[in-house]
Amino acid sequence: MTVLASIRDLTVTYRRDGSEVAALKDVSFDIMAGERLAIIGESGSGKSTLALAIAGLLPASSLVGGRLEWPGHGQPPLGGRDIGFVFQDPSASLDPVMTVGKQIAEVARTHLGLAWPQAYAKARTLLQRVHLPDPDSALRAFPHQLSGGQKQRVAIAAAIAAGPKLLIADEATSALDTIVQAEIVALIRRLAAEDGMTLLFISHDIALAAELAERIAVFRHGQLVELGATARIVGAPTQTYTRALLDAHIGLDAEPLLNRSELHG
Ligand SMILES: Nc1ncnc2c1ncn2[C@@H]1O[C@H](COP(=O)(O)OP(=O)(O)OP(=O)(O)O)[C@@H](O)[C@H]1O
Repeated sequence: MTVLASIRDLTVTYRRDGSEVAALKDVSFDIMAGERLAIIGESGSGKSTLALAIAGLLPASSLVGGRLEWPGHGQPPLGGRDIGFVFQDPSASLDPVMTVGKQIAEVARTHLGLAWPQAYAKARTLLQRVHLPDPDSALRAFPHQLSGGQKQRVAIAAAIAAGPKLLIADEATSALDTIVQAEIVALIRRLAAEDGMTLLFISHDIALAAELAERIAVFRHGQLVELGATARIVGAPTQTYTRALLDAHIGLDAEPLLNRSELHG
């Protein structure tokens, strides 16, 4: 496997109201080309900051130390073209007054240089690929006419429209109910495999991350706590913090099982 991105001693500090908040501290690891890597950790652990740093989208006021290298690239990749983003809330990334078709077509026009008819044809194909029912009417729909899960499918179609090498899904399923969440995870997995994309799946949910990722990186307070193959992280974590995250899940899962056996016993 080749290295897609090499992150070394990455440190990010935000300035807020005259004080400084350290969001990432001396983070070093490699993202391998074509892998599915999950970034997990509690709220505030620095996951989104890491995603923004990788995409070159950190606010100008942040202080950045360390290095981020892309060995296979002459120039750093461009967010939106070489790196696709899917966020938690599709309503925030979709324009409420523009049709779904135009939003996806616009990405293809901007980054692939397609004329409108070709860009719309591409948008239609993408809507089929993300399994929106009736792609022709979906092209003409406005975001508010779609369900939360459908909007997230549209956001995914727009994120992959320019054929990115890296897809970053930042809590992309957190606002959805469990069944839709599983469908969206399956969709992301399929699209990444079909297009040979590297996937960075950011989540606070270690169980969900384990379903999808080949490797898991655990973050806490802006630091990389441990990184390894999913089976190793889940089966034999070396860090107490990772064990605590796993135990929290087992605890949640175990309770209904216990109640059921009490009822039937
Ligand atoms: N633009 C900003 N200005 C100042 N501080 C920020 C900014 N963005 C994030 N932070 C702070 O940096 C730290 C890391 O935040 P970050 O959003 O990266 O974590 P996270 O793990 O993605 O959390 P969440 O899951 O809640 O989004 C937090 O303490 C947060 O309050």
